[in-house]
Amino acid sequence: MHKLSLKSSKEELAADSSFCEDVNINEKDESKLKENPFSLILPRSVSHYHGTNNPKESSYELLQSGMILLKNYLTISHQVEIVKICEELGGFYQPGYKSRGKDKLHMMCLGRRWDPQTQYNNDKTDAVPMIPDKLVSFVKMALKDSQALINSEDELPSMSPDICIVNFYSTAGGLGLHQDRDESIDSLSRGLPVVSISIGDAAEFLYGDKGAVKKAKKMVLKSGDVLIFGGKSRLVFHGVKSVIPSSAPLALLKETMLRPGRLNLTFRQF
Ligand SMILES: O=C(O)CCC(=O)C(=O)O
Ligand SMILES: [Fe+2]
Repeated sequence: MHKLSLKSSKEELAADSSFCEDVNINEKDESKLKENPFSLILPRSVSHYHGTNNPKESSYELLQSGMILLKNYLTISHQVEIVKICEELGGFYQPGYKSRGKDKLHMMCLGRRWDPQTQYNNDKTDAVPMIPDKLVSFVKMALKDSQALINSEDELPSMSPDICIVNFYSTAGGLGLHQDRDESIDSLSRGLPVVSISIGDAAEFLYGDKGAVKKAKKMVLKSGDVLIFGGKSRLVFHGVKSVIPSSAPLALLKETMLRPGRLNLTFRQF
């Protein structure tokens, strides 16, 4: 099993305060949003939300070999379903990143526990729920559609997700450039893809061949987008530069009362 090297670790990323911008929620609102246990849904006492109109068209972009972005792939009702599934699963906690960013990220693991200090090396796997079938079916559908779009299963191999890391970023959250390389050597060497679903506020997302922010390419991931990186791109460096406030689809917010911020689910096969 690979261990994250210090350089590529997410630990450093969350610690990189240049990635995080200040929250634009006032103090009164913020105190209402701090609850225990953490909920994705706004407390009833918060009655306002800010969002954008939903895009209509879906499209895709092949970013590089093995890396494809399915834009506006998941419908609002799919997105609502995912928020509800995550909220029902509960179990969000604040990972132990040694950084100022740590209160800006909540995390939950499905299938297998991962954490920034021990990666997958822990004996608490039984405490983690399995990935619900509905989520597995979204992943398989996105992967199948992507393979059809690029007309290749070599460039983007199939996989059966057995791990999901769910991150919820507040609007001040971010995640430094890193590689996802804690899965098994077999999974990594076969280039089994990571499938990443974004919901809620959009994010500026960085990716590149190197861990240097200045050299990284930037794109915006919006609610309903699915990003897949496998094959030759399996070890691409990636990170979240910032979350764009008030950019979630209004229809999603109305239906779910999702709190300000961004929900991201990354699926992998160990
Ligand atoms: O939030 C994202 O888009 C990326 C999350 C990620 O890279 C991870 O969980 O490893
Ligand atoms: Fe990652």
